Amino acid sequence: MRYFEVTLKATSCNETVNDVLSAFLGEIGFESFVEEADGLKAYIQEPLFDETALKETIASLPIENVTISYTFELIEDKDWNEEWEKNYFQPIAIDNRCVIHSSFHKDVPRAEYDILINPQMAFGTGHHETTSLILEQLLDAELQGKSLLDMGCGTSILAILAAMRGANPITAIDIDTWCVENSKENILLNNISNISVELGDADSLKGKGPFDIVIANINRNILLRDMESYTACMVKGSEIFMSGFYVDDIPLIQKKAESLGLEFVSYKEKNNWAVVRFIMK
Ligand SMILES: C[S@@+](CC[C@H](N)C(=O)[O-])C[C@H]1O[C@@H](n2cnc3c(N)ncnc32)[C@H](O)[C@@H]1O
Repeated sequence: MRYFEVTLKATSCNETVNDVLSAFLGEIGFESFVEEADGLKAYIQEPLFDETALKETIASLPIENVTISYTFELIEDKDWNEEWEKNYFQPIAIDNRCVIHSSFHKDVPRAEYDILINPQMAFGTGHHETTSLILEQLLDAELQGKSLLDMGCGTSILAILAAMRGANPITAIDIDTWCVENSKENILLNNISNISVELGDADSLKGKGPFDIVIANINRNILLRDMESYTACMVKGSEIFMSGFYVDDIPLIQKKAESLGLEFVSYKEKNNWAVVRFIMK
C-alpha cells in the first residue's frame, strides 16, 4: 500500500496544536503522525487521501491565531522498518511472559512465549502501544481451541501469540500485500501451521466464521466503518478486542459496538491509546 505523506506547518506550534490537528486528521482517515518542531507529518493510505477534505478540516480547526499550511507527496513503497530494525529494534517483553525479537538478536531473555518477528514493511513488533495492549489481552484470555480472526494482521504478531496459546484455527487478513507476505514469513519462522493468511478487507469476511474471538488493531474510522462485517462473523459468546484509537474515542466505538449487539466488558489504556473488549450478547 502506498501512502501520502502530508507535511503540515503551523505558524505557532505547540503540543495542543499538534493534538488537535492529529485528532481532526484522524477523522478523515490519517493513520499515523510524526511530530516536528514546526508542525506534523501525517500519513494516509493513497486511496483515502482527499485534498478537499484536508482543506475543510484545516479550515474547521478550533484553534485561534494559528495558520496551517501543507504540502504533500505520494511516497513509494519501501522498507520503512529496515533502518529502524537494524538500529533500534530491541527485544521486547510483554508482562514478563512473552518476548518478541528478530532473528538477528542475540542474548534474548527467556519467556514462556518466544516470538520471532522480522517485520520488514509490516506494522507489528510489539513496540507500539496498541500492539502490546492486545498482546496483553491475549496473554490473559482463554484461547485454547478457539477459532480466531486477526483483522489487519500486519506482521501477524497477534495471530502468532494466539496460536502459541492454543487458538485454532486462525484466519489473518490484511489489506496490504506486504503484510500478507511478511505474515507468511513470520508464521513459518515460528513453526506455526494453523494460521491462514489472506489479502483483503471487510468484504472478504463474507461467508467466513463464526469466530470465537476477533481481534482488530486498525484505526478508529476503519473500525467504525467495518465493525458490522466483523460482528456478522460472531455468535453469542464470541469476543472482540479492538485497538488503534485513543481513550477519547471509546464512547464512539462503544456506541457502534452496542448498536451491533455487543456488550462492553473492559478497556485498558497505555499512553492514551486504548484497547476495548466486547462480548456478543
Ligand atoms: C495498526 S496496524 C496493526 C498490525 C498488527 N495487527 C499489530 O497489532 O501490530 C493496522 C494494520 O491494518 C491493516 N489495514 C488497514 N486498513 C485495513 C482494512 N480496511 N482491512 C484490513 N486491514 C487493514 C494495515 O495494512 C496494517 O497492517
